[in-house]
Amino acid sequence: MTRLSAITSLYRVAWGEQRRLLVTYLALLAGDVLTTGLFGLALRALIEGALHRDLRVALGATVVAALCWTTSAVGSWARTNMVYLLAEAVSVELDTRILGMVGRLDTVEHLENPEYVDRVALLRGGGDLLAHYAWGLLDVVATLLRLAIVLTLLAVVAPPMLALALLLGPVLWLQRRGQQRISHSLLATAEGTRLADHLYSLLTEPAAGMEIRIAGAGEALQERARLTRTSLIRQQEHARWAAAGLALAGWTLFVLGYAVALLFIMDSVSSGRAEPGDVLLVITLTMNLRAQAEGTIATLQRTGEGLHFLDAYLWLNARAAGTASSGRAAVPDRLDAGITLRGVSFSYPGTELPVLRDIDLHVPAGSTLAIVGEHGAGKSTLVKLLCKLYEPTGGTIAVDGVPLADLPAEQWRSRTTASFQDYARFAFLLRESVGVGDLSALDDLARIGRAVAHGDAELIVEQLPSGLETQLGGLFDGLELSGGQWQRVALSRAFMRPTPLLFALDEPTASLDARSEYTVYQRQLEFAKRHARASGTVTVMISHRFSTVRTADHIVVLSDGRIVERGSHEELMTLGGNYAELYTLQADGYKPSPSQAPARRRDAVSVTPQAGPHDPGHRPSTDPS
Ligand SMILES: Nc1ncnc2c1ncn2[C@@H]1O[C@H](COP(=O)(O)OP(=O)(O)OP(=O)(O)O)[C@@H](O)[C@H]1O
Repeated sequence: MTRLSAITSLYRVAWGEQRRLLVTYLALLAGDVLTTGLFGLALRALIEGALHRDLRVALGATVVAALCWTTSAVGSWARTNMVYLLAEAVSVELDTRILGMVGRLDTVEHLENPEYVDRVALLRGGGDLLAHYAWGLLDVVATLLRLAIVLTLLAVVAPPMLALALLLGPVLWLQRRGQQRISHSLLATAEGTRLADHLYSLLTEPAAGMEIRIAGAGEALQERARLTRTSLIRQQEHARWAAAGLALAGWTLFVLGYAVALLFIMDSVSSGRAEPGDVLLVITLTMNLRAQAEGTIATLQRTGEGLHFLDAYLWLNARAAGTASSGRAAVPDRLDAGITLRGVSFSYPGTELPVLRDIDLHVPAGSTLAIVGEHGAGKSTLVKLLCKLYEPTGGTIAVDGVPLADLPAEQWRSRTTASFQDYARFAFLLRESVGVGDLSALDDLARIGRAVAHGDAELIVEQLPSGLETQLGGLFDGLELSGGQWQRVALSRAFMRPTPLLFALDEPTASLDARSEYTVYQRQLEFAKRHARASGTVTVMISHRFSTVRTADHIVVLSDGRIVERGSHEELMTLGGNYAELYTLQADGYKPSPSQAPARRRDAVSVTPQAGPHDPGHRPSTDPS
């Protein structure tokens, strides 16, 4: 897509949505262009009519001048309002396109790419700005036409005055340079602007409000926000001052030229080479010339800023188009062999540090894999690669022998279901918040009901005033849920897909108590078994609770991005390595030491009854310790 095709597509949208308004706007604009020269000519006729006592000419000229004035003044007011209506018609379509482009990007790598983040931040609400830019371009055409009319009349009435027009060249050039400096400073400070926005959100939105107050960090953050804003303003101020200096230099040049031109006209009148009416016409035209020049500059300024948005829009469009067609192989109906990783390594975009190294792993169809390891070992990253949210930087992942890279992301995801530790809180109706797990079933109450049951969220539905139809989210006059309740809703969402091939659970129960986690995993295992039989579904889970981990068919232990141990629970316990040590530590954590027995027993009231039958602390008979 080129700039021209992007702009013409905007006009087409306006033509489709607001045809009558568009025609009226263009008619008023054309009328305004015509009045440019007509007004000066009418004034000249008025003076000539008055001097020669020709009342008819004087009256006619007065009527034409009044009409010109009205057309220009009323037309300008009407056009300003029409632009808003026209921009609105286009901006909805544009915002939809921008969101569509973001959605078409296959992986989430771009979310960490500062270039992308800056451009998308620029385009937030950019539909409106782009739409104004498109109408601004029509103004540019109109201004150029007005300029042409003024110059033609000057050439006829007072050719030497054309020299004045030459001075407009440097004025426009200097003004443009100034505008470019402002645009560059806006892009250069985009990261700082994001930081300032982030600090503002932290200080004003509820999510961080509690922690900030308890930590007493409010004032420090306010100060940081103030310093960030001040530094941004300074950097932008510098560019704006420079632009103002350039503009001043240009206009000083023009004013000097104008003064010389006026002296020249006065000389012509006093020597009888020009009529008084000509003088008025020339003065009107030169004033008009200045007005047109200012208009051109203002329009160029606006369009210069708009160009910035247009380029960001085109950049995003090119990225979306470039990534839209990843892979052409067909996703299998069911898994027969399973998922195989060979020499997989990965570094996050923009970093050199490998987060995963040389991962060789086969997860047979229908089996459950648990990944354990210390914080930062790379567990979530591995799950994200399986979900095709990132592409490995080395090695291959194969699904029944077909490289995952060859499968269209959209199709693979339609057979993937996942719940992440940093789950989303969709402030919709509860039914929708669960239903978005499979959009095709947004109104399928039976399927949503089953998903809610699997996600252990039935009690939430029962307790909410309008059940599944309850609006969630305090910001929208809905009900605010607790962390554990939100997590159950997120988890329920993961049970929406009817025939997943990959079921990924990344700490999906971190906000739940041990008993709820146990219940959820029992239901999940039941779900996984059913799907394993029907579709060969592979379940991959990450949990720090070993009572859950031990139920998996295979367990891998990750350390610093490498697999350091693998096997079943029993095999790993026999091995006596990292896994056995961590398992034993957790099991011991649940046991009271003899000296603390009475106090611990009181604590245990809150822990032990919640623990499931497979909890390390709940089944001493199986404890290795
Ligand atoms: N988006 C990112 N960009 C750059 N580095 C990242 C990103 N996400 C994670 N990392 C880094 O990758 C490493 C592995 O992170 P990952 O989230 O996979 O660990 P984890 O084993 O799941 O940890 P946890 O148990 O704390 O969830 C960490 O060192 C982390 O700093």
